[in-house]
Amino acid sequence: MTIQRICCIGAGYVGGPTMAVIADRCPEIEVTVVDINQARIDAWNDADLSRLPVYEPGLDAVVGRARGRNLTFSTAVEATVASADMVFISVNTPTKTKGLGAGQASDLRWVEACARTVAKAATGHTIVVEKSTLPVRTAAAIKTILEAAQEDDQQRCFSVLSNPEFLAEGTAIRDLEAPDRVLIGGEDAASIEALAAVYSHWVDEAKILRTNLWSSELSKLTANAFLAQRISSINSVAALCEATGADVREVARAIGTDSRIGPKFLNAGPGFGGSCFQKDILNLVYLCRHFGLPEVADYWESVVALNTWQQHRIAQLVVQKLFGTVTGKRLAIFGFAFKADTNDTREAPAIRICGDLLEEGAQLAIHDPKVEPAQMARDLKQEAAAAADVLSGTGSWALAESVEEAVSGADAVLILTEWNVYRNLNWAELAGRMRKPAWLFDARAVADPAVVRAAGLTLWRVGDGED
Ligand SMILES: NC(=O)c1ccc[n+]([C@@H]2O[C@H](COP(=O)([O-])OP(=O)(O)OC[C@H]3O[C@@H](n4cnc5c(N)ncnc54)[C@H](O)[C@@H]3O)[C@@H](O)[C@H]2O)c1
Ligand SMILES: O=c1ccn([C@@H]2O[C@H](COP(=O)(O)OP(=O)(O)O[C@H]3O[C@H](CO)[C@@H](O)[C@H](O)[C@H]3O)[C@@H](O)[C@H]2O)c(=O)[nH]1
Repeated sequence: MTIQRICCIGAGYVGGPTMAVIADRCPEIEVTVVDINQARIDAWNDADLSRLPVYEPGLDAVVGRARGRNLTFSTAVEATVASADMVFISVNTPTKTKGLGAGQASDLRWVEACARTVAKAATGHTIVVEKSTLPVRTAAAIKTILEAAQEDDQQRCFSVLSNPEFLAEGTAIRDLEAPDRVLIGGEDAASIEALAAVYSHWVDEAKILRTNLWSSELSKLTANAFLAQRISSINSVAALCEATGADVREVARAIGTDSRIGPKFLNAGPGFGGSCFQKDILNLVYLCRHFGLPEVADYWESVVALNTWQQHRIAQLVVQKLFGTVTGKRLAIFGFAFKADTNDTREAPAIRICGDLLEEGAQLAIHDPKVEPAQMARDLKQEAAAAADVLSGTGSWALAESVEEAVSGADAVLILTEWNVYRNLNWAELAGRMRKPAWLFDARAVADPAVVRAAGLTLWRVGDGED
């Protein structure tokens, strides 16, 4: 079974980059990414590659090579499904906001809609691939929908695979081009091999893991739970370091050199953000309770609780250090994205921390190299004010076009995203623009402490505390 036409439903952060890399590496396969969001498809088709809807280093080059050759972006969902021999489902699976399991379970309405679209439009033999992150046993529901369609029309048949995506935003292209592993779960060996053959164009055979459906689905939730657990663990240690005079980076170095622990994912910070970690752990928590394992659910839920606490803790300590009040004080926020090298703000720590500071009456000048002010306004649930109004004390928050503009008249700077541009700033020059006494709250530990101190700023670093 050789795959000639791939359709991917969902042109988001996963569908777009993943399909661009498949098309780039497999020039003989026609890859079409479809979405119901016309504006998003238009942006993927923009002649100006700097205006793609997803910002990822290297993505523009990959799209530039494949688009118009064997990579197409379209809103013709049913027609593309009809001609495809493999359909990836890569739609959003956010946490449910109401109804059964609200606040924890994944909302599967978009996945079910895709299954029904495939059931209606597919022709011949179609391999359906779960690319979205899904609760374990979702494939059973997809299969039930597809089997009902098969009964209506015996000319068609389906098989379902699970192929979770492990890319991280900001490094998506690197992760896709050189993955640690590709995981394929399924019941039909021929379908598994058909998908493995696609990846084997550029991924070593030893890195293509085959397994059963349920293990594959559950591995994705578990991988994210383990990664997030490390961050909550190191952030809990960071708080203890601040209380005791230890330095979390020294502790991380000491424990990370134990090969059983390893050095990665031990950076203390303002808590994890992003669209995946919290959503996927809460989904795991929901599943554990559903399967009668409340102790297991409580264990994983504490990872999220610690993360929420860390975010509130950082806002609170800014208030405490600034003499217990930030009302009417100007604060410069450096970084709004949930991590560097992405324009994504979903669950960004900045949202909760800025929200708390605004609640306390602070005035924020927010700088980020990639996040649009309209996105910040949606996240903060407040329209932006003019920079001049924030300076004069009549506006709550404004976008700052530069770090210099952000710090002007500010009492403190709070670094929330580890953008490279914040690493080697001229702190002496910036301090000169601030109101004295002035603070730097470095929640990412990116600034050089010696330079910051020499500039006359009082420094607080996550996991190290105040000088
Ligand atoms: N963002 C990540 O880094 C990442 C990494 C690994 C896995 N995942 C998982 O991948 C999935 C997709 O995540 P994302 O970040 O790409 O989401 P996203 O919101 O960026 O994109 C999803 C897209 O699907 C489209 N869509 C929804 N229903 C549709 C339908 N019925 N027909 C056609 N299009 C439809 C939406 O319009 C949207 O453009 C989620 O399950 C997520 O958990 C995400
Ligand atoms: O040592 C660390 C590492 C990360 N983070 C934070 O953790 C969050 C998530 O970062 P990262 O995992 O790099 O980005 P994501 O794009 O959320 O990727 C995660 O979520 C994806 C979606 O499921 C998975 O595919 C990836 O494997 C998994 O790393 C960000 O806020 C980071 O700042 C830390 O605070 N300290």
